[in-house]
Amino acid sequence: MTKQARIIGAPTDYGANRRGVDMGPSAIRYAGLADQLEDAGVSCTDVGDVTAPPAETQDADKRVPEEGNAKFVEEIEAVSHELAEEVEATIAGGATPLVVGGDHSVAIGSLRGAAADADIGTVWFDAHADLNAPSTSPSGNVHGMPLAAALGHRDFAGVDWATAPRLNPENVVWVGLRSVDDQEAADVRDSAGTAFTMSDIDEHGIDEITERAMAIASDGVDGVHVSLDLDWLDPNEAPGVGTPVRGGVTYREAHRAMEIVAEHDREHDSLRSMEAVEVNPILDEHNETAHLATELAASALGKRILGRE
Ligand SMILES: NC(=[NH2+])NCCC[C@H](N)C(=O)O
Ligand SMILES: [Mn+2]
Ligand SMILES: [Mn+2]
Repeated sequence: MTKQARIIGAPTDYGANRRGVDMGPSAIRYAGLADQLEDAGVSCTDVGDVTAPPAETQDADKRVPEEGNAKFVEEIEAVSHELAEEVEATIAGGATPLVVGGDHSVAIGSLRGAAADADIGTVWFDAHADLNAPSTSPSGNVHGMPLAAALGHRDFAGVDWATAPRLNPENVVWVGLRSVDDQEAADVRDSAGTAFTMSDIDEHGIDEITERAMAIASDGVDGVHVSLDLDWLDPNEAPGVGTPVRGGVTYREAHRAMEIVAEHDREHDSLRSMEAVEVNPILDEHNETAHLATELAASALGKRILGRE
């Protein structure tokens, strides 16, 4: 059966400290996302963007953390609500949501939508663990917190929009970590999830690590949300991101990992939803990071060098 994808834009930069990532969805569309997906044999529709007024038009005070050390919480709440509904409706209609960000706080909405009607796991392809909470975050930027929110960290207690109750902590897998804050590292170690760092990729290779990640994330649940933060790649390949960290995966490793996601999905019907986030066109060079995001999404959804098998 032909895979159906629905592109959902989430043009926010509320979760990041560098403005401009809200233009990510435009840049990714301009880079030819829909065409890439059609090439992958995926039939795709673009539903446009969720509502997200630019941060510049918001009260400047909100850029400074008030209580709880998390910036723009109300704005992120509104985006998360709307996005969760889009993602949920997309899955209910039999298609695969492809959320394009936007900073990584959009994952709060994606995860909640993907977990609305099912038990899920997630594979988090990222330099960062994004497991900070308001009380532990060194920055107050919510793009460093989506996993803590989705897993129901006590700092988010009572914040109805944040938690994805059916995201199973044992099915959370990080791939490619190389920049983790001190308290966050302790929280990753104490979590029920599995963390594969860049060192693990060096030691075992991207194939083995991605295969293990998909196996763990999908074990005993209904599907996997694949979260691709473009800063997972080395900044030489993906310069257009707000929090670049040296020593990331190469272009080929990234494609290989996404191909393994697609292979796993073909065999196990495991890919429930996906997002590509943190593309910041202001920091990019000739839109190459946006273009990379389109290529990697296409690989994850089944594109092969010599066409479909
Ligand atoms: N999705 C991202 N790019 N996250 C970066 C987070 C950086 C840092 N750990 C923080 O919490 O502020
Ligand atoms: Mn990151
Ligand atoms: Mn991230």
